[in-house]
Amino acid sequence: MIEIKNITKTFTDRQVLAGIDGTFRPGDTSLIIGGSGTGKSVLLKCMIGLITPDSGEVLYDGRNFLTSNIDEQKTIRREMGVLFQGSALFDSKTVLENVRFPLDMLTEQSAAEKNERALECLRRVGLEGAGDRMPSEISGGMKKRVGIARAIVLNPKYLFCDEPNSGLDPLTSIKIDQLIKEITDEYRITTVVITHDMNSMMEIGEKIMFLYKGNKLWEGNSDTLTQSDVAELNEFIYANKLLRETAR
Ligand SMILES: Nc1ncnc2c1ncn2[C@@H]1O[C@H](COP(=O)(O)OP(=O)(O)OP(=O)(O)O)[C@@H](O)[C@H]1O
Repeated sequence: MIEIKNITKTFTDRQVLAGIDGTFRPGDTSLIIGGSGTGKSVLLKCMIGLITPDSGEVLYDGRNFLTSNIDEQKTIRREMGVLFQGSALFDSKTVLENVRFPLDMLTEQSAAEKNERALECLRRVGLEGAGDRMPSEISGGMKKRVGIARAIVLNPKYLFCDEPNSGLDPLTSIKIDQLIKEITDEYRITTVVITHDMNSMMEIGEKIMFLYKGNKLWEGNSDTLTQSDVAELNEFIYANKLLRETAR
């Protein structure tokens, strides 16, 4: 379980996060939604240690990440998998080498063990047989799958995905969402996904947090999403629906 408590962040004179609380549970795919510039990515970066918040706590199964010593932080970091926006694959490495990379960096396993584990993860995301290909030779959806395989290669307890649907067509988006949800269920991972995607909200929104100008204005799930009386949330959903309908 991940708990965040009163996370605040200001850049120069602009407050980007104004005291965010939340709980993310194992086996849940929790979504953070909201318009552009509302602080979603900054919040995610505060959670994974890429940005230090001005105040607040981030607890990983009770362990205070921000006040932990370096060794404890390393342990917690090793338990995280991250799927970055745009997949962030190394262009000069093959698909298999990309997936194996965290094992190369962080484990003492033999080459055979690392290859076997990387292949197992590639199989899990439906990419058996693609290990020798280069990132430039595969589609956007396949790149996301490689990114997911790499994110789970160290058996993470916590999985963070920043806009996993960006740049994908609707059908591929749904498949990627389903894969993230299945993996989360299967391995009981605590998964946090940033998304703008209305389909994702309806399909995998077991728990949804809505951010608006650095504040958490609403929390719920896909069943209650369209029934709130929070005007900013309704505007956001309406704009999303309109976009979807216009795109059809
Ligand atoms: N390192 C930084 N220095 C200064 N300002 C920053 C920094 N990182 C983010 N910001 C600002 O913080 C605000 C929130 O940014 P953030 O990336 O969290 O938005 P977001 O909700 O993820 O938006 P989007 O959906 O467009 O990615 C923005 O105004 C952004 O310009």
